[in-house]
Amino acid sequence: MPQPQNGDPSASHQPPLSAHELRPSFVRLDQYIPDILIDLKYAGCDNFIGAVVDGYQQACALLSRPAAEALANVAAELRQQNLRLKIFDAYRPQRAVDHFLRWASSAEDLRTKERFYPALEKPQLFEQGYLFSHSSHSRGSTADLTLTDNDGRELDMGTIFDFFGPQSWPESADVSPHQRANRDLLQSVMRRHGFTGVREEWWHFTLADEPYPDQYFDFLPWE
Ligand SMILES: C[C@@H](N)C(=O)N[C@H](C)C(=O)O
Ligand SMILES: [Zn+2]
Repeated sequence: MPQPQNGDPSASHQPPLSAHELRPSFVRLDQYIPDILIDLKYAGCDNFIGAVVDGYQQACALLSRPAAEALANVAAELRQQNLRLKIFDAYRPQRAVDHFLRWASSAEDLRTKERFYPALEKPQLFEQGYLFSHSSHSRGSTADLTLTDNDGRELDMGTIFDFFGPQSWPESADVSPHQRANRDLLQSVMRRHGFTGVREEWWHFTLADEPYPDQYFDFLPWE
């Protein structure tokens, strides 16, 4: 079973906040950033699970207000270059992560292997840092995203979103100069506005000064 964790929820001594209490602290990205593009992959079937993920029955991209503010600054800088942000995932309820865990424990279901993790076995997705049993997304200040041109065409980053393998590492040498330039542009603009990336995924960013560093939420965005 998956071992590594992206944080230790048991370390939190604060009582969990209810969805009602959290509501003013979270904002919908489509209402906050006018030209942002939203394509929540886990609300459809074109994802590594191959099905709508628990907690994504409605496609609602939510982030903590500080993370959304920082992302708005990213979008404003990109606008000057005729570029836009496209969101693949944002706040992720813990029940979605639990769905990933159930999927990972089923050795028979290999429908998406060729497209998303051709060189890995399911347990290795956790061992190698592509999935966690507690994800920073559930803390509400992490987003998976890419860049597009003004017409919404994605810039070529060298792999599809959620391709689990070394080619997706931001620093991978296995990309063309054009793809490298696109990755560097994404990394630099996100870092300039307070986000940190991870070694394994070019699309994954967390607000460094996140407001809920120890809490893993499970409320539904539309409730
Ligand atoms: C599943 C992928 N999109 C992702 O977000 N991975 C990180 C490591 C996570 O689950 O926290
Ligand atoms: Zn992510």
